[in-house]
Amino acid sequence: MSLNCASLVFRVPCILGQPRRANTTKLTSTSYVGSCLSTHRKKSHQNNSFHIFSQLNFNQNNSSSSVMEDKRNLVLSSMEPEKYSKELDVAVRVVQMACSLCQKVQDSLISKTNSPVHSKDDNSPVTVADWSVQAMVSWILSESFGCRNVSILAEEDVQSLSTADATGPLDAVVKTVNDCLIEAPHFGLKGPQVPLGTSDVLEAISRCNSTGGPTGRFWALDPVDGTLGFVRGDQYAVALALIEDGEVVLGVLGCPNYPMKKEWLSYHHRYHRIISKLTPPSSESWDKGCVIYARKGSGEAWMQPLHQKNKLLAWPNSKKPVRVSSIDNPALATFCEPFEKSNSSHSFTAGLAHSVGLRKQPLRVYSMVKYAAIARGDAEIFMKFARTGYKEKIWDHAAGVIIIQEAGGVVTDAGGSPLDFSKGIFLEGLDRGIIACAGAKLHEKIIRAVDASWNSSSL
Ligand SMILES: Nc1ncnc2c1ncn2[C@@H]1O[C@H](COP(=O)(O)O)[C@@H](OP(=O)(O)O)[C@H]1O
Repeated sequence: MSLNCASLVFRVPCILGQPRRANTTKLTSTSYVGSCLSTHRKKSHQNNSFHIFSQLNFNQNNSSSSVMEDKRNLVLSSMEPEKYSKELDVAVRVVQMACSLCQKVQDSLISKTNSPVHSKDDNSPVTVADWSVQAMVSWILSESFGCRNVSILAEEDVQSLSTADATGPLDAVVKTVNDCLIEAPHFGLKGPQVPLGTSDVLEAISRCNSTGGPTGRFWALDPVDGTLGFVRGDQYAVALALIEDGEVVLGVLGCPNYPMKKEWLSYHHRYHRIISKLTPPSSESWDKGCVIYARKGSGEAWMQPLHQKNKLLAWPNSKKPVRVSSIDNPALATFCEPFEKSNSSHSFTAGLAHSVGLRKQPLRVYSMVKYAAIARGDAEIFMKFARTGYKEKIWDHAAGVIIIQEAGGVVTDAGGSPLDFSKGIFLEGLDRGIIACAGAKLHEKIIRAVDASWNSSSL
């Protein structure tokens, strides 16, 4: 997996407070979102301005009931201004947009109409969706908060885009980004007045060149986590987290293929597609996909269904609370782990499962959907033991960790220490592996089992 800082051609400074562009003129046609926001701020409380903004800008073709619903949200949400509320609002909306973008690209991948899969320098797959989500999220965050205030650390770089082997990925990315941004008003966000050009898109991607660290504020983005699952038509996630002074303060996870019936999690998503075509639709069997989010210290995590086409995103009142499972008996617990054994040792976790008394078959799922499964109470344990030498990236964990913690669960490394998001791109100092559990009792058992088995097992 290549890092995001490789590109020099389009790289611009991205540290908070520093000028981010040598030439800002390109943005003038699209940068009115920030000025719109500040106009509203003058008239109203800062934390309310975004809701008002999104209401005013929504496409008038939508049903009046949706509009009423959003007005109600506006009143409700305006009563309780909370820290990071605007950041959370934008983050949830933009992850919803990203999910919609990914669904379209995944559909075209599966039907093989478009969107070939490319390889990065490390041979890991990358698609139009990875670059497009990164460009789109970068553009929306920059427009919503002001370019100078936004620092993003994300997985993709423009170098891999410009050197991708197949012809035309850049054109496809520009088109995909613009097709998505046109829909922004449906999500309560403002899109550009004129379509983004190639250089705007490349700049949006390359702007995500933060290197993180212990001070200041930055967003960590994995545009498509579990790209292998994505290209195989299976589970994947869009993960966005806000990190401040080394602590994750917000996490948003979009899981477009998350089945509403948890039993479906153990099937390849392809089966779900086939069955969905064969059986008559019912809200129970057909609904899938969700966005889960949490704010640090709230003691709550929330889930909302995926945004439906041509409706105004009703947020936050379409949300439901999620909570970890109360199961603490290992015999009844479900543990999940990466699908690919090259990403985590299945034999080591099988030994641990046996010694702890886990009886169920492991749930092998791609991506941070595993974190979502714990937060939703659909599984109790997540274990990942990567091969020695592999360095975990913070964008692969930040959003999931805070969501599980706020939903009542525990996440540490395999030595029982908290994950450290303050050391840059990597989870430095990670002790052996990652353990997430619904409760402290299960967590303690696993940590003890890791300790006991470590010397006698070889990964
Ligand atoms: N050899 C390796 N060991 C552990 N994790 C790896 C890995 N190679 C890639 N990964 C990470 O594992 C993620 C997929 O998670 P999972 O294995 O749980 O599905 C990948 O995310 P991307 O697909 O975003 O690159 C990547 O970050």
